[in-house]
Amino acid sequence: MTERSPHKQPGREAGLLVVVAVPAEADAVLRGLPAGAPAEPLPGGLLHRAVAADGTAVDVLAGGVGPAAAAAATATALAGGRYALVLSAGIAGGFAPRAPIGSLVVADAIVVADLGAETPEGFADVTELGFGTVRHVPPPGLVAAAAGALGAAAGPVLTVSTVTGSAERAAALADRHPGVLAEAMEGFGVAEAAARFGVPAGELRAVSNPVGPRDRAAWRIGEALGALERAFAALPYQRLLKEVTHG
Ligand SMILES: O=C(O)c1cccc(C(=O)CC[C@H]2O[C@@H](n3cnc4c(=O)[nH]cnc43)[C@H](O)[C@@H]2O)c1
Repeated sequence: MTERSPHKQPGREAGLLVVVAVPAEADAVLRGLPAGAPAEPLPGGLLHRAVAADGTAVDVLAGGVGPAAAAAATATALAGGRYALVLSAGIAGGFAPRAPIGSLVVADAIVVADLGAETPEGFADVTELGFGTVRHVPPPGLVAAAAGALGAAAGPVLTVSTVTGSAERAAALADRHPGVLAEAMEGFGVAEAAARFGVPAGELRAVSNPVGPRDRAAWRIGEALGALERAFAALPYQRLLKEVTHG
């Protein structure tokens, strides 16, 4: 991090980086924040700079769909910016009955669900296979503060590379991940990149659809984006930063 960094503004503390997948999610997050500035292009996507009501600098990056795009985008932002915290955010599929459409979920574990191998005994994740990790655990104080302020459920959120499209797959994921609340496609990528920079990471999702048999017409993306906007208007930003900087 140097003064030559292409997207660092002198004198501006960028406390929080929010990584979403698509521009519609970035717009929803930014609608929840009172002040913004023009977006800057980064190699990882468009970086929007905003300020929360309590003065916290919040940068919002639309980094693309899927864990690889999310990891790459997050790394480009973290390489040049000063962030105390990274949040993966956006819409998600919710596991019934714990995460209904329109509800908010905060990850107490960010778990990649399909990184591993099929074996005669069933799926084995990469940790069981002896390399890598499949789980990042956000700071508990961060999870409690965010979930408490938003009235959100807290629990595991899965990252998948393929949207679940059957009751069988939904049941298999729920069996393998007790208490799972939601699945989305970016959280683990964001958390992997953040871990490499030593920056704490969390995940906040608004549920747009149930996890289960494919029914694209049943997705309530507008409702979820509305919930996302309200969440980013209500988050206690200074408290979140305090949780990750002072414990
Ligand atoms: O309908 C499809 O064929 C399809 C294939 C790939 C991606 C999509 C998306 O619209 C996902 C975009 C975005 O939304 C998140 N998301 C929302 N619901 C789910 C879900 O049930 N499972 C996984 N991801 C979901 C995800 O994080 C993506 O960024 C549609």
